[in-house]
Amino acid sequence: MELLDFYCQCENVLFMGNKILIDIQFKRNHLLQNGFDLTMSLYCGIACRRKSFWCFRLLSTYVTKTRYLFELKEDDDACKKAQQTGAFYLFHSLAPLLQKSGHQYQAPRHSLLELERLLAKFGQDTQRIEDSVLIGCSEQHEARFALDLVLNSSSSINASLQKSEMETELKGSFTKLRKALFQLNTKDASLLTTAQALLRWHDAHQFCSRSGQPTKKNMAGSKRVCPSNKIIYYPQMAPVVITLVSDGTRCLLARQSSFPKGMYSALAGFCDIGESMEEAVRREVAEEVGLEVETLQYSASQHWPFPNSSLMIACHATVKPGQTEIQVNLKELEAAGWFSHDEVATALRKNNPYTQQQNGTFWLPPKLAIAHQLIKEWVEKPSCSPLPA
Ligand SMILES: NC(=O)c1ccc[n+]([C@@H]2O[C@H](COP(=O)([O-])OP(=O)(O)OC[C@H]3O[C@@H](n4cnc5c(N)ncnc54)[C@H](O)[C@@H]3O)[C@@H](O)[C@H]2O)c1
Ligand SMILES: [Mg+2]
Repeated sequence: MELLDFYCQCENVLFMGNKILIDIQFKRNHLLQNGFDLTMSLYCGIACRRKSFWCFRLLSTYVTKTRYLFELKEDDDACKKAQQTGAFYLFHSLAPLLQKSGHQYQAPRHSLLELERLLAKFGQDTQRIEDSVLIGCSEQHEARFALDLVLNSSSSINASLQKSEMETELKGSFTKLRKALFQLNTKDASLLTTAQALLRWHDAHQFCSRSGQPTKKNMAGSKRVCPSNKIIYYPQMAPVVITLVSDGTRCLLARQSSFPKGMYSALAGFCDIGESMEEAVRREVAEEVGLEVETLQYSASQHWPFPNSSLMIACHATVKPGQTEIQVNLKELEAAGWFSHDEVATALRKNNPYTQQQNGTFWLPPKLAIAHQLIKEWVEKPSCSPLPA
């Protein structure tokens, strides 16, 4: 980073462990002479004044990146400035622009200059760039944004007519995220699911639910404010528990009629208001398959964009070996059953939904879904000892 170079060149700096002491007068002069941007330097370290010294603590790349993103969310001017060096992912009615290469999809990024040129070509005002949302940044602090070319656009009817022309110009196609998600690399998949969730939230929260007035998005898109009563709206996710139930030797998998043919997954359900994660797991398992959870253990969590933003909280649970008779709630599930370790391990090994959907055999959710991780964990360590529920 620039700041580290600056320290290395600077004779008046004392290194003390991971702290750097620098004379305040020298710093001010040096900054002026070299046209250094003080706010920029703060991304790399924390500064605090100690008597006649400034004390800098260097921060890790992850921390500086996090602090930078926080600043962009809080400060509209900083965010607008970040757009100049940032990169934009494009969407059309929540479908991301993708380019196909072989079996994989790639998500192209556009600079601000390219975006301005494209908007002019599509007959849209460059003011539309203010509808974009911040979705992350690179290690080099290059901010990433997403913009939907149709949503929130006053010229939406024209824009929707031009979709195919836009695709030709952009050398890609606007592809349903559900279709493309499992053929994207993990980084793109994560950015695009965040982007889609945030763009959808803004589209659905244009008005204040108290005053009925239009709400205004901040530059980063991390909130919306009602100008008349100052109520602030933040993007929300619904907590969902997803549980892999085991009886010690087998695990319980289920399918809904809406799942692709042959796919079985762990039990999932939205948390009710006022419930803890543990209560939601016990209730969902009882509701969906009529079993009582004896022990449970948290595994991991995942943001899931479909159909709206959810925070998937994944757990392993056990039921008593003598109490394993399933009563499927047919209002919620099409089928559920116990599967042996061998059956699940075999399905996991040859897990390729694209071929299995065709031959109709039992198959499991793809790698990117947390259900897959949960099932894989159980296959690798079926006898993990969870806590009492
Ligand atoms: N990422 C994964 O691996 C994975 C795996 C399985 C399910 N999921 C997701 O988990 C979610 C929940 O699973 P489910 O469908 O079995 O839930 P569920 O068992 O709670 O049943 C869905 C029903 O719950 C009600 N409901 C209560 N609160 C709701 C809310 N906030 N939003 C929508 N409906 C609500 C509705 O009546 C809805 O029909 C689904 O959206 C699914 O996409 C993700
Ligand atoms: Mg369910």
